[in-house]
Amino acid sequence: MTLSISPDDIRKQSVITESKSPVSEAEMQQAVRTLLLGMGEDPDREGLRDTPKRVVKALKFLTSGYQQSLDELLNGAVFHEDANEMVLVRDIDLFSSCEHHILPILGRAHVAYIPNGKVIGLSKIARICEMYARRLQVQERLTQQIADALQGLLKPQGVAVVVEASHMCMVMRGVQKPGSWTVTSSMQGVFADDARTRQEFMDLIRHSPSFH
Ligand SMILES: Nc1nc2c(ncn2[C@@H]2O[C@H](COP(=O)(O)OP(=O)(O)OP(=O)(O)O)[C@@H](O)[C@H]2O)c(=O)[nH]1
Ligand SMILES: [Zn+2]
Repeated sequence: MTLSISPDDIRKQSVITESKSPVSEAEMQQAVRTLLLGMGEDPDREGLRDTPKRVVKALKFLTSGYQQSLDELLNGAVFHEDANEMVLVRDIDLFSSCEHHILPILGRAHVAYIPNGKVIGLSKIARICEMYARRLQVQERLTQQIADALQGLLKPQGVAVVVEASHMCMVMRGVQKPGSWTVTSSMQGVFADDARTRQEFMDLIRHSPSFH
């Protein structure tokens, strides 16, 4: 499916998801203290005394993507260029948090596009992945948001995103399947319409680079 999203739409979307928390840091720490009590722990023992503060700091970092916007992270790094061959950034490490259990989703993203007059700074592709990963997510939405962002920013001939990830909520608890991992993809433009282009992308994300 080809989505047509303007940079303005993307900016609006980012502003909507940028939330100013109505809860104070102290209230968040108090909630962690309550969780510790609920676990049967003594939040006043030496080892746990600073834990509420640390947990809140860690959670704020892991969800810091809510405070970011595409505009800010791009820093203007979209350039006019006549390139029209596939650009692929592979093996982008992802650390996200599942919205059902707030447990880690650990994986990798592979992101490709075929330019149509504009290219984006390569590091910005990884930064876009990070911004969406540092929010509470389901893997499908994370994958789609990365693809939609590139589509909206560059209006390329096509975008392909594959995310491969393991969900700690399926590994450490619940169904407890440590070897399982989930693959999600979003194919837009030529990657959706042309099987050969899609195949080239799939081959490129599978081959072993010669410098490894
Ligand atoms: N589609 C999708 N599901 C997810 C993702 N992360 C976690 N889940 C699933 O969300 C579902 C939540 O199901 P519930 O039955 O409400 O929760 P639960 O009792 O903790 O489920 P179990 O994990 O089966 O023990 C589970 O099947 C999880 O595996 C994700 O990124 N995408
Ligand atoms: Zn989960």
